[in-house]
Amino acid sequence: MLEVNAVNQFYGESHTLWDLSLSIPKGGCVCLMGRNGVGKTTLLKAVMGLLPIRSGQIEFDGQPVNSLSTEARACAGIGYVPQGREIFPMLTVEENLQISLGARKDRSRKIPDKIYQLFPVLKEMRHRRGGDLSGGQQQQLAIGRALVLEPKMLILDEPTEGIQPNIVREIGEVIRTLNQQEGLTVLLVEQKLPFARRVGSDFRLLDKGQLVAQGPMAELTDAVVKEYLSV
Ligand SMILES: Nc1ncnc2c1ncn2[C@@H]1O[C@H](COP(=O)(O)OP(=O)(O)OP(=O)(O)O)[C@@H](O)[C@H]1O
Repeated sequence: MLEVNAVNQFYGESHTLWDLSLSIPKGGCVCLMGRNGVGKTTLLKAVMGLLPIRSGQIEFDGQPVNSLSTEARACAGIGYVPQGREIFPMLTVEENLQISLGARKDRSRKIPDKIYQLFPVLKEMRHRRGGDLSGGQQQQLAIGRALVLEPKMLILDEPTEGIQPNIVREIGEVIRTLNQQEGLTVLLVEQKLPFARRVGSDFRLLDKGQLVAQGPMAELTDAVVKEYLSV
């Protein structure tokens, strides 16, 4: 569903992604892993068109997306939940969700019921300002916002960072439900190993901007963890 082919990315002179190729299959729930600073967020931003790449191709659902804007990539079916959530703190929960609806071509559409079914707390708090929500609730709102456009693939950058354990579990359940029951393809940057093992079907492991290991989650052995993930 997502094909990244020989991508090179630079911040100024600093070469960050090195001939990086990887593939995310339709229906997969893939965890992108690696130590801090190996290029995980950079890759996600490149896929979303938030950062330019110097060379290589990115294809989504059989179509090249290199020349598409970020909004066009979202409309093509890539939902993105950035690191740090980036909700609008002064707008209500409902307004935060409605803003994403603006990118839909059929503008009459309402917020899909599914969002409030997945996250009942968002329904309860729909008239509260985003900034008044807890960190975990804001993360749920950020995921809800990405789902408003009914994407084919959901990309999440460290959705459990700084969130209390009971909400981490809820977010894990929602990701599994979306993937297993609704067939949504998921690409997830995740540092917490138990969460990645519980939620992910497969892993892709980066080191210094290159893919160094990949496979089904069961093959993420202790030896691989020690070599590429332990600090
Ligand atoms: N805007 C930027 N300008 C220059 N260098 C950057 C910029 N953003 C990231 N980098 C550098 O690029 C490299 C990859 O960063 P990136 O954020 O993609 O890593 P990451 O694997 O997502 O790490 P983390 O787990 O800490 O978020 C790092 O060395 C980082 O310092």
